Amino acid sequence: TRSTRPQRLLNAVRKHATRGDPQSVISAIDHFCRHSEWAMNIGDEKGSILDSVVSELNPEKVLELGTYCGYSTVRIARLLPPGARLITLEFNADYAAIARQVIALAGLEDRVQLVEGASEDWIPRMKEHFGIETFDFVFLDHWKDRYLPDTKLMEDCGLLRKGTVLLADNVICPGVPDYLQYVRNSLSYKSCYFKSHLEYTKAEDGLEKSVFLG
Ligand SMILES: O=c1[nH]cnc2c(O)cc(-c3ccc(F)cc3)cc12
Ligand SMILES: [Mg+2]
Repeated sequence: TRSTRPQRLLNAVRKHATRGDPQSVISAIDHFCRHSEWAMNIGDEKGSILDSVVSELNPEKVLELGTYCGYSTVRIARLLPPGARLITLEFNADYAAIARQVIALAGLEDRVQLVEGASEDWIPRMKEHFGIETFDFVFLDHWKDRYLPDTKLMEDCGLLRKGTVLLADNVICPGVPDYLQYVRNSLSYKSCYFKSHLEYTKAEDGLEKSVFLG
């Protein structure tokens, strides 16, 4: 049976990356996506913006919505101190299976917990199931129609605190107009836009950073 693109991406990581070296995993994926097959990882240009936001924040508790093949999971987790925790939610079981192996190849499984399932089912269970009080940093990169409802759900579940930073991918392409309107007009957020490009292309895209004010 034909392989899938995530499987071919994993094969490229196995072939070109060094086990336990997150940067080599990141570089292997970026090379594969630039020279072999485009895939919807945040990529190196927006990834550098993600890195700077995470490095400045030094979060202890991180939530990622949308794992895909684990590229941004590795980008974030490699910058966290060993005691910090990253919970990443992935709806698609095939993607999750690939991501687990990518995260393991990077040697970051000790600070990453990958959970398979729907974000709306797991967000209300963060406290009782994972012992999480609030998150310091949330990266939204799953499905454009879920950004706004999941953000409201995180508010309602008390998972955001004064200063929690939300960073959203793809706010231009594919675009999340309802989410942007909300975080840019709500008195509960201080929001700013980082202009960039759609991964591995010249098309415009960007990241929206929104600080929850409580
Ligand atoms: O669905 C997506 N989830 C998360 N990230 C994405 C991402 O970074 C890019 C795209 C995407 C963008 C343009 C296109 F022509 C086809 C797909 C989708 C997602
Ligand atoms: Mg994305």
